[in-house]
Amino acid sequence: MTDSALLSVRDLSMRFGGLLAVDGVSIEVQPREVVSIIGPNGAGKTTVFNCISGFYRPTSGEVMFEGKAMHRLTGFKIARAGMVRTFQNVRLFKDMTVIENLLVAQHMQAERNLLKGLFSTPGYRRREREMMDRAVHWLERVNLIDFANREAGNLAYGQQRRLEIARCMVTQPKLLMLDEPAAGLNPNETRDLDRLIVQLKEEEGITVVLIEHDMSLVMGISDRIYVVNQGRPLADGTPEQVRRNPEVIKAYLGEE
Ligand SMILES: Nc1ncnc2c1ncn2[C@@H]1O[C@H](COP(=O)(O)OP(=O)(O)OP(=O)(O)O)[C@@H](O)[C@H]1O
Repeated sequence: MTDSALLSVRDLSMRFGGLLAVDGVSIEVQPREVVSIIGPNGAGKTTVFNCISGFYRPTSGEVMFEGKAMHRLTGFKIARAGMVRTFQNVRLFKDMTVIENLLVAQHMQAERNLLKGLFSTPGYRRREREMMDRAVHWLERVNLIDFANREAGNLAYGQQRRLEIARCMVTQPKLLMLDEPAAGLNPNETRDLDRLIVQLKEEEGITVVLIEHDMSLVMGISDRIYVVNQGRPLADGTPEQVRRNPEVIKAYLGEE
């Protein structure tokens, strides 16, 4: 691991019974990079994400974030450390309003002192105001401010995906993990997503790791790409290097 890496995944493996779904994957992510993980269906990409974000405990290997071991921590603690994620299937509180989703996310993340909340101390009230300000800020950034009081479940699909990103961002992460963020989006929505990810990196200093099948999105926004095939690392490099790699073309891009 280089000293400067924000996330360093070393020799990660995950076994489900007789199936070695991930076999010796290593990934290194520098601050403010956009890094994509690609590979054919069933290659093990989501399993890698689940191991990094604490949803699975890897069979072997290490996940280091800011130099600290994450691979034995719960998902909650990993999120608190500053690594948050979205899911392939949107997971919002659909009966709550858009803004409530953003407030709940921050409450779940915050260090809570119940007594302070009960007596509504000035410090508690200030933090509540800050949470509301952050929620409004991110609703503006993802273009959902006009929908703040709408039930999240009533939003269009593309809007729900943007709300998911806002819900991650209000918790002020250092690293955002997006699992197939363009799935189900129309071309205009994909273009907005492309712009949003670039802005997150350039304006907010956020590091982004994503799994994605939309190759034009991946090639356009990634600083580096890791290719996984049948659970094993196949190649990594810049979009140009990966695009030209004969192994990758054979295993994956050739299918396009
Ligand atoms: N909880 C689980 N139990 C058993 N097998 C699993 C589990 N999760 C994933 N797998 C298997 O592990 C392999 C890798 O799956 P994974 O979902 O990580 O692939 P993927 O690259 O994300 O695929 P896709 O692009 O289709 O989302 C598959 O064979 C899958 O069936």
